Amino acid sequence: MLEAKEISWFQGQKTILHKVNFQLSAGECVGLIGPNGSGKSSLLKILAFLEPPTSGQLFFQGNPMPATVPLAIRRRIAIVFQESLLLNTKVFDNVALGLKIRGLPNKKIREQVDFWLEQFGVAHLSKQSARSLSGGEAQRVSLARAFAIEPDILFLDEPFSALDAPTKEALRGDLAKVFKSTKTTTVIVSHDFKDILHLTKRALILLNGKAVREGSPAQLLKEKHNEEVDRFLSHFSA
Ligand SMILES: Nc1ncnc2c1ncn2[C@@H]1O[C@H](COP(=O)(O)OP(=O)(O)OP(=O)(O)O)[C@@H](O)[C@H]1O
Repeated sequence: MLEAKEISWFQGQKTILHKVNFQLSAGECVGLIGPNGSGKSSLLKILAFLEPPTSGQLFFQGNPMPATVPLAIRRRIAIVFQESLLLNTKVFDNVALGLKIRGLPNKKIREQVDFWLEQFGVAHLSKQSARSLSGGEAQRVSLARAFAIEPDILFLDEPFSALDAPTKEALRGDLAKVFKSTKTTTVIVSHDFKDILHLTKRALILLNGKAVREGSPAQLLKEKHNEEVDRFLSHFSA
């Protein structure tokens, strides 16, 4: 579905990503983990076509991508950030917007929006102003909005990190159920290894802009790596 070959990204004098390789197959959920500043969000932005890499090549469904990825391809991707970035309209309209832009008929839009709000347990908030939502509710609406467009790839950048522990656990559980039923191809960035253990079968560890290890989350926790990786992983347990 998506492949990155030898991706590097420089900003000024700084090397933010260095020759990172990455593959994502259809139906997979892959985690990007690593300490603060290791390059997780930068890699996600490049994989999601928000930033062109300085060097290296991205392939989407086997096709090499130009520096400016065509809108038709970018529209097949959905992104959810740490902050929910909802518009100051009703919850329903927030979720409907992406479908309107894509030209879906009104009946289909209503069905999709209702379905996805229901999946994330926020159907009762449909007519409420998005601005009045709690952090947890807003993030549920953001996820409903992302899934509603049935993206080819979903990118989640620290989707739970603004939430308190119980809110986060409930949402992570609901998201795991949705993944199970939809098999949505996903890349998730989190600094919390528990998220990665719960939601993914494969993860990539980034350190100083380099992809240093890859494997099943449980295996990554068990194995010995180099000193820096071991220090990072020592904060978590299976
Ligand atoms: N547009 C930019 N210009 C200059 N430096 C940048 C830019 N974007 C990111 N960086 C730098 O690149 C490094 C990696 O940042 P990035 O946000 O990708 O890391 P991260 O692993 O997601 O960190 P965190 O867990 O703290 O969010 C940091 O040192 C950051 O300051």
